[in-house]
Amino acid sequence: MERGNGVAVGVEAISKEFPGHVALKGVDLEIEARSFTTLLGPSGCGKTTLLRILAGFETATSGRVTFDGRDIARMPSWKRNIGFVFQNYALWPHMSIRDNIAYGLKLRKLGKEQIAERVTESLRMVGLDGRAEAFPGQLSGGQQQRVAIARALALRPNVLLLDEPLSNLDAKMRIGMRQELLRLQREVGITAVYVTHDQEEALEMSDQVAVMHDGRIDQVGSPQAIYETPETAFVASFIGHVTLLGGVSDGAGGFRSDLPIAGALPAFDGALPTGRAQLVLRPEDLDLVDDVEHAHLRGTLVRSSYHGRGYRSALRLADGTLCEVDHRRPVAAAPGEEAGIRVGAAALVPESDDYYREAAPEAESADDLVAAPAA
Ligand SMILES: Nc1ncnc2c1ncn2[C@@H]1O[C@H](COP(=O)(O)OP(=O)(O)OP(=O)(O)O)[C@@H](O)[C@H]1O
Repeated sequence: MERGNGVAVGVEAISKEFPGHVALKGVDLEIEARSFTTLLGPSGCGKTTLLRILAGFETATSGRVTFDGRDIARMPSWKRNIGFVFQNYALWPHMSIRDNIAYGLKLRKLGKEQIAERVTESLRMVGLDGRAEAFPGQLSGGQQQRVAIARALALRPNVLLLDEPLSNLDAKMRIGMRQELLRLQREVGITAVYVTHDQEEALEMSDQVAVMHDGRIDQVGSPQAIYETPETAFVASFIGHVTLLGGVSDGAGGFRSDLPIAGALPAFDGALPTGRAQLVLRPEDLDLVDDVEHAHLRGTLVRSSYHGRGYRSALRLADGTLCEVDHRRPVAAAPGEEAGIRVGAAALVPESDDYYREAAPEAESADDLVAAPAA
């Protein structure tokens, strides 16, 4: 496989039907060589199925997978030159670490010396030099997962596929391993495809995140793009905490909220077609203001608590929506009293997945739209 820029793995219109269940519904994805791509989504959205199709453990019902532009549909798993790391490590308990790593190399008919070299090199890469004669049961979970990674890397695969590799580790170990895994991926310069349901993990580790939802990819982009400019309500609410406010998009970057909003909102990135839409508000993009009259939104304070670097307060808006706001100064209002919210940044998403298939409602006059189109 070519090392450098260019598409290493192509996924084109992949669908997968199991008896009684459609797990993938036409998925397209391009994975750059040497990049770290994450398939992120809730349980059951199809991410493992997609990874297993890339590995050749599962056959797609329709669509195409390419490695370096070559269709690999008929290529058996063992010929694809992939490394696979499973959630449960999948080490052989009765074999030493050395034998666990050497096993796949023997199958590939490498010579004794070469195998010994690869075992030493891969154990060194994961920081387990000197543990070759130990058995998996003598190692911690984190060390066992390092062995599993070393075993995959020893094969010098073109693509490394990882299925929730850190989710069996305790929280502290998991966080340390993220950076370690990333360092290894960069050092080896390998194309990595990583499955997780942990949004923090995805944002921290990835060059590219594909957010999956019900057998489809809702959005593909950099962690920043996924977080700051979500394209669907699902992506917005799956990544971080958000408040969604209903309204109408005018098709030119403007938005008329169902709830009264005073003054102009900051401009949104990108424009939606005319129709029902939702304003995405993240706590860190909002602020509490004392001057309720001139706030964008008003709400009744429900609670406020200190979090070290500031406060998080929850306000009940007029339509009953609970809106969370992060702020630096303590709130002046007492619970039950009115407080004002200033919107520093916001995104706009269609109201439903079927948005583009529905007849869009007519836009109101531009004067009714509170948000200024991007200059
Ligand atoms: N062999 C199978 N036979 C029938 N249904 C299956 C099979 N494998 C997966 N599914 C179903 O396909 C859907 C997607 O499964 P998949 O394992 O890809 O989800 P996932 O996003 O990886 O979830 P998780 O994080 O829980 O593993 C699920 O509803 C699952 O029950």
